Amino acid sequence: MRLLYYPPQAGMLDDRVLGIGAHTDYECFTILWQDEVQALQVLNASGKWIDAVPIPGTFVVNLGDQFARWTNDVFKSTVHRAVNRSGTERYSIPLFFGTDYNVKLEVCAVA
Ligand SMILES: O=C(O)CCC(=O)C(=O)O
Ligand SMILES: [Fe+2]
Repeated sequence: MRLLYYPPQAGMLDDRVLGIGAHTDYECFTILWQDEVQALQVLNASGKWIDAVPIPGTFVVNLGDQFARWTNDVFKSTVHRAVNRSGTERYSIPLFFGTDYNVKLEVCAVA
């Protein structure tokens, strides 16, 4: 689990100024709580950044690299980033779920 704080970004804002850069999570999946401040974006299949608009009382679930590996990329890990252009503070709490780090990851056999 991480407790993340994104200060308001001052000055010139452009695509090089990010709270957290584009990445996939490397565990199996992540449950993310975010406050009401919009910042999280998800890359869709067309290569476009889509806002993951905060919905009160809900969590975001991101699939991670372990899940993608187990399913041979049938389910892909979500490329995401956080850009806080709101002018106010933002908090989020991701909780990461995965195997122990010494577990060998292989594609699951399909019946
Ligand atoms: O703060 C967010 O919305 C995303 C955080 C995140 O992607 C991470 O910690 O891996
Ligand atoms: Fe992440």
